[in-house]
Amino acid sequence: MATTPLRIAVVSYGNIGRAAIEAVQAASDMALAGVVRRRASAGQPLPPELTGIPVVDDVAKLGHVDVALLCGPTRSIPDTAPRYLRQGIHTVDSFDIHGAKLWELRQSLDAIGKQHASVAVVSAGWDPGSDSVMRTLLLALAPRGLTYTNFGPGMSMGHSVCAKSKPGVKDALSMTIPVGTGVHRRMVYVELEPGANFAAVEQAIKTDEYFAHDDTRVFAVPSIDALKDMGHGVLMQRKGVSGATHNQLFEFRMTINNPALTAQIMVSCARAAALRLQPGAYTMPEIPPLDLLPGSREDLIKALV
Ligand SMILES: NC(=O)C1=CN([C@@H]2O[C@H](COP(=O)(O)OP(=O)(O)OC[C@H]3O[C@@H](n4cnc5c(N)ncnc54)[C@H](OP(=O)(O)O)[C@@H]3O)[C@@H](O)[C@H]2O)C=CC1
Ligand SMILES: N[C@@H](CCCC(=O)C(=O)O)C(=O)O
Repeated sequence: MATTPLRIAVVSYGNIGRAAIEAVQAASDMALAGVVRRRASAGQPLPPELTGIPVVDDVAKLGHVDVALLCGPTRSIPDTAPRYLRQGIHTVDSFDIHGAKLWELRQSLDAIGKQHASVAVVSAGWDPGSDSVMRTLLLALAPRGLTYTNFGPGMSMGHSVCAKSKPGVKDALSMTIPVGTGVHRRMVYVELEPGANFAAVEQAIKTDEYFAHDDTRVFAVPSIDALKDMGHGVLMQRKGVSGATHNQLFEFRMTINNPALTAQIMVSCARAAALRLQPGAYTMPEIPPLDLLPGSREDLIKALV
């Protein structure tokens, strides 16, 4: 049974984790149970903003938790999510490798969730995530036609995390540059560890599936901090056919702070996971939008429909 307010754990304290704490604290129907970190008990000093917040290395130390917001690197999610779901704790992640890997994750978490009476919301960010809902809706509005999702320019957290994970890279920033019609160039800036081989780093980044399909250019720079700006955005366009009528034009545009929006979407999905959805795994287009919101069905339908 879900508690009131919902008790939320933030797992991993990076850009998304930091924004997730703020979004949980801003939600009137949620309480922050605490933060789970890999090395919480290793004695390193806590960032000052975590003062007064329980920080642990095992979610069991936080008491009852309804939902774990998994804010670690995308590639850690397939290992991390099952550990929570098996304890009956619902999970929300923002896994962002589109296509077959995302589907495999959904299917594996679906089976685990059904076995352990828990819900996994998979790929709950803005892309994949809220953009996926927009693409779905646009397809229903004009079933024939073309949708182009044009990102940025802006910082992709997923691509930056991927570049940062390569041996020899101390820090990285991957900028997504829209070329048009859903095509992007990746401008990747890397701060190297002393003695690192730039050519090997460049090769490792360009051949990773995050980058392999795009025009990717890698640059060594002295400081990532000097370049970093977490703004991003999207311009989604569809031109299509409704019934037999051509030239139906649609646009969805947003300019956003990437971690703040990603975390807010995860928090809204946590509500659906704890209060509305049956055990199993769901991507965002599978969740009724009203399930993301607090409040009664009647009030929401009267106000929004
Ligand atoms: N779907 C979407 O629209 C979006 C998805 N994302 C996803 O969010 C992910 C996180 O981004 P961001 O917050 O910027 O990343 P960060 O690198 O800032 O933070 C990740 C945190 O995870 C923990 N961590 C680091 N390495 C590992 C590891 N190997 N295994 C487990 N945990 C680890 C650390 O926390 P600690 O030290 O506390 O353990 C670290 O601070 C990205 O990989 C991206 O794919 C981001 C934006 C949008
Ligand atoms: N998953 C992205 C968010 C969507 C934008 C994007 O995919 C890109 O910039 O390539 C991210 O990690 O920031």
